[in-house]
Amino acid sequence: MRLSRFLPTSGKVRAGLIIAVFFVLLAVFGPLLTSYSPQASGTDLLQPPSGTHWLGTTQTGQDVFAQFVYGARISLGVGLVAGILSQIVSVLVGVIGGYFRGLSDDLLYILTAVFLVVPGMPLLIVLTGYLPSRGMVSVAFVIAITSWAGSARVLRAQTMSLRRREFVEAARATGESRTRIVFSEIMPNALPLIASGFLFSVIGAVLAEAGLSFLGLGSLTTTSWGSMLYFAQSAQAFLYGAWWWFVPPGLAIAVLGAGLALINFGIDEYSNPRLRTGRSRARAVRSRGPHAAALSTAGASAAASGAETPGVATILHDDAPDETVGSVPAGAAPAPPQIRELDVPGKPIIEVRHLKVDYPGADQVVHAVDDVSITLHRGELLGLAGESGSGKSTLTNAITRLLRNPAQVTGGSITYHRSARGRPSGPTTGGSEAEVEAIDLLGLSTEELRAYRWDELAIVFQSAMNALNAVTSVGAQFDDVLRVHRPTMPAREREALARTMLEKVGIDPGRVSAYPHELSGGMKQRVAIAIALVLEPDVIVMDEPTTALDLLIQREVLDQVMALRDEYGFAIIFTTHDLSLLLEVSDSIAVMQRGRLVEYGPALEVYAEPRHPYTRALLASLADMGALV
Ligand SMILES: Nc1ncnc2c1ncn2[C@@H]1O[C@H](COP(=O)(O)OP(=O)(O)OP(=O)(O)O)[C@@H](O)[C@H]1O
Repeated sequence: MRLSRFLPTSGKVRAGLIIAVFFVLLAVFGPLLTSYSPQASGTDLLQPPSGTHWLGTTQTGQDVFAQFVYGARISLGVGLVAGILSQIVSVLVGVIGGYFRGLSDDLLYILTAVFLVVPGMPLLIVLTGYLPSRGMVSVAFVIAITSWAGSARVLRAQTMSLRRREFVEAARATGESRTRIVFSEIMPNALPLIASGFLFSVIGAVLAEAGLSFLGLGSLTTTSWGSMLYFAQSAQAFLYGAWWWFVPPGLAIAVLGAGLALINFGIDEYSNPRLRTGRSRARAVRSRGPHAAALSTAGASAAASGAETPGVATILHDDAPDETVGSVPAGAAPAPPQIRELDVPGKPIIEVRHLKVDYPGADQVVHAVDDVSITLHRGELLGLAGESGSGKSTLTNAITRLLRNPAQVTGGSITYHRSARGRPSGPTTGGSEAEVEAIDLLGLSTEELRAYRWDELAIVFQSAMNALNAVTSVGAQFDDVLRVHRPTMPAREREALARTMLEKVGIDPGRVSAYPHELSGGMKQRVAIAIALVLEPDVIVMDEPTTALDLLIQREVLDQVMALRDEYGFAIIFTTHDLSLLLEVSDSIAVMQRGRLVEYGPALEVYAEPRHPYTRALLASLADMGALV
């Protein structure tokens, strides 16, 4: 296993780690580099840096370098101890309160709120004033007491969200004890927050110690960066031009703070693996087509700044047969794609030509969409079928321009044929619309995209449960769309439109004020469809819109969609694993396997005479299950 896999890919994180390690080494080994004691006075008063005194001397002849390296021990030590103590309190208060709730949470929350509203520095000054001794441990202790609340509040919120997740429910159902759930289910998921809170506590503690010492409230018999600044200030080092006295500790505090903040990027990288692909993205952007750069500004900037050595990429989705499907015998050459002529009445509205979309990873490139060409006509329902991972979502995300990093469009085009407004009355009349312009979808700017989405092309996501905002009413969610796309529409008209659309999808218009949790799964999906239809788009992309629903509700929702299509004449790209459902509702079918289009043509023909072994295997498996009659 290569060590490089564990190293952060981001330059910022590496810089942060270098800074932090440098200061830790300085604190541990720095005192070995000097023979001077930090407190010992000498005869060379206020001397600038020289071979004898590397960082010069103070007004009383003390060696500044010795003070600096011994001070690093104290400042970092206080930061570390205060950071650990503060995080322990945060975790106890945040996780216990957030998980166990009830009275303990109420009390802990009040305590947190009190500490949050009391200004930190004045509280620190007051508490330090009452300390019996100003030793560094007691200073660290006081800093910890005043700095835990912010992190505890964030942890409490995260714990409250985690405790309702399925994996925690599952652990509860299997009989795991509450303590075990907290330590083995909640804590690992909250770890990035705890680590990031710890780093910020350390930065805060180093700054607080410097602040206290600078005000003369720290331990003035111990040398720290803060006490160096205090003595430099009281001896008017600035006026004497003795920069060597105050610049090193001041700069060290600033650089250390920046370094720890940079490491926080690494924590983000760890907790969100999608951020780990910066290097390969840059590589891909450099070596691939023009759209790659256009679609990934993050990738582009990484490419501009990165000078990484391109590695050898393993190419997935090669011509090896898919043994998991069982449709092609191992070792056999893959069957050629089976593309049939389509006889659909409407004019083309979306033309995808030789589209290629890759996901560059650290060691390999996944060709998620590989040379795919399909045409969606006005009023047509195109069914997109294929096993999980075959590239359906990547293809529809490319069409809706919702691809996320690290996806890269590396070839091909997507053209949208915009029409004059004024909708045809049904799918068969789609050809009557005059085309206004052909738009290169991959070249749309962010502003143009905003207008294109929803006005021209709307999306119904897989899970309405997640697609609807849980904290706003149904009416407000219609409003979100209408405010952006119809800014001059008065509020009363917006509400009337929302009611009309709800009625069209079979929901009582009175539910316009309902919240998502007050609706059933089927109703939520209908609301999502109604919101997609509100601007009367030409195309609706439905990504497994009925998967989460039971069979009866699936059927009702689909019937509704078909009736609305007859009324509005929009075209649909419908993605699902359920081939039998697709065959029933689609005009045309596109079957994908491992990123490639393997069969494409009119639904009835594909059903009656599947030509590709993969399609035959899919249909045969359906027949085995009795899904096809
Ligand atoms: N963010 C990503 N990073 C790397 N690879 C990805 C990413 N998203 C998808 N892939 C890969 O791209 C390929 C196609 O995935 P995609 O989600 O498009 O398939 P799908 O047919 O829509 O699957 P499903 O039906 O399960 O949603 C898969 O091999 C998947 O592992």
